[in-house]
Amino acid sequence: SDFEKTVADVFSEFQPLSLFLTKVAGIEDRFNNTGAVSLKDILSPLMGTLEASCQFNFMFDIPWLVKQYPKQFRDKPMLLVHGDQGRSEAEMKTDAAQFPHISLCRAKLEMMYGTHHTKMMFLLYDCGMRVVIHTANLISNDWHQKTQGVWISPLFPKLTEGGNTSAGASVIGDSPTKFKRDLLAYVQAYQVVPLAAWERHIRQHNMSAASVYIVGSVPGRHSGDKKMLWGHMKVKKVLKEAGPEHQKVGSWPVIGQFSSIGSLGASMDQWLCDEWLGSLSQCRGNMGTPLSHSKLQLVYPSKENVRLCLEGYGGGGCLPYSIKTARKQIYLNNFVRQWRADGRGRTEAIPHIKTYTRVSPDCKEAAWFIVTSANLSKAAWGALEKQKTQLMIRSYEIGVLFLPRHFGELESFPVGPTAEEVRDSDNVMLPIPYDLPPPNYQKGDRIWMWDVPCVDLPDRHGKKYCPP
Ligand SMILES: O=C(O)c1cnc2c(S(=O)(=O)O)cccc2c1O
Repeated sequence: SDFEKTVADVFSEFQPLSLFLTKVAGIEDRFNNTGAVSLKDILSPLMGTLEASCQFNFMFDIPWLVKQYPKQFRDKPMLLVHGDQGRSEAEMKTDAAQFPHISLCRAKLEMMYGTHHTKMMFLLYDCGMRVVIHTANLISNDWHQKTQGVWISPLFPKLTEGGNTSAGASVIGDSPTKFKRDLLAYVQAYQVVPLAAWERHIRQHNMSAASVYIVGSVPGRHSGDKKMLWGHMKVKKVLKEAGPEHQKVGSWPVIGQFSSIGSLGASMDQWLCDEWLGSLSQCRGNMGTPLSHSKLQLVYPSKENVRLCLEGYGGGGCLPYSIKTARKQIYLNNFVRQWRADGRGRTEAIPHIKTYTRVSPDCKEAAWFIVTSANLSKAAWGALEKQKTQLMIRSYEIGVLFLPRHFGELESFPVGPTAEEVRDSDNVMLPIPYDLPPPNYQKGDRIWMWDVPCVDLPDRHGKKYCPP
C-alpha cells in the first residue's frame, strides 16, 4: 500500500522521465505518495551511499540543509555554489564556518542585475554519481507548501579506469542528447577553482543513459557559435534539429509557467513574441512562419490564486513581480492564465516551479517539456543584441528539456493529468504539474504583484496583505 513506499519505489514508478514534484504539507497523502519527493528522499541512502555533494542555489539555510542529509552523510564534503556578495556572502560564511565539511564557492556575477538562480545537486556516491536539477531554494519554506519541480538523473556509473576520460574534443560516456558535454560546458563557464574537482567527477562518469538536454544560461554576451549554447537559443537549436515536425505541432499553443516576470519591453513584439516565442515555437521543418501570439499562454498566479493558497498572502512572497514592472507591460494581461493543479492536488500550493511546454489543442499530447530555474525574463533566457549577432544573458540558470524522440521514438508525449495515471500507464506519459487547459483569470481578478496591498478580502488565515 502507499504509505510503505520508499523513495526507491517512488523513483522507479516515475521512470523514464524521472520528473517529480516536491511533497506538500497539508494535502491528501495520495498526492504526496506518488510522483513527489522531499529533499530528505533525494538525499536518502536508498538513492546511493553519499561520499560528497555540490549544491548550486540562490538561497541557503545552511543549518536546515545539513539536517536534510541522513546522519551518516552529515560529515561528507559539501560545496555550496552561490552568487551572494557583500553582507549576504559574509552571513553565508558565518553560517558555513560552524560546519568543517562545508566549503563555499561564489559564482562571478559581472553582468548588472544578474543572479545565481541555478538549482542543481551533484551527488557523488561510492558507486557512481547523480545529477539533480530542480526549482527549490535550500530553505525549508521552499519545500513546505509550494509546487516545485525536480528532475533526478539515472545513477551514472563510474567509467572503467581504462577509458581515458578526457579524449580531446569529444566526450567519453555521453548520451545522444550530449548531456555530459553540455553539463561540462556549463560547469566550466564558472571558471572557479573549487568546481574543477566536480568537473573531473563528471568526466569520470558514464552519462550515456541521460535522455534529457541541458538548457543552461551563463552571464555574458555570447556570439558566434556560442550564441546557440545557452538560453532560448539553445532551445531553438534543439527544437529545430530534433523537435517534433512542424506539420504535426506547428499550430499547437506554447505554455510558459513561472514564478516571476522581468521587464520584457514596451510591446510584445520587442522580445516576448518575436524573439522568445520565436525560439520556443521552433520545430523541425518549420519554414519560419511565426506562431500567432494568440497561441501563447502564460501561467502565473492571480491575486485570488495567492489569497486562497495554503500559505495565504504570504505565499506571494516568492512571486516577486512588482507593479513598477507590471505597468510597463499591460499587454501581458492578454496572455496570463490561472495556476490550477487539481490533478496533482496542488491548486493551493503556490507554484515556484518553472515549466515550459507545447501541448495539442485537445490537451492530450505534449510536443516537448522543460523544467528549469528560469523565470520569464530576458536576464534568464537572454536577449539578442547587435543585429541579433550576440545573446546577452545576465543570470545563471539551468533546466532540462524532454523530447519525445529520446523516450522510445515517440512523436509526442501523452499527457498524464494525474500522478496515478502516469504511474499505472504502460507507456511513457508526461506528468504535467498543472491542469490543462489553464483557466482564464476570472472577471475582477488581477495578476499577482508582491508590492500591491490586498485589503478587500482576507486570506485563509484571516489576514490582509500589506507589503512593506
Ligand atoms: O528562487 C529564486 O531563485 C528566487 C530569486 N529571487 C527571489 C526574489 S528577488 O531576489 O527577485 O527579490 C524574491 C523572492 C523570491 C525569490 C526567489 O525564489
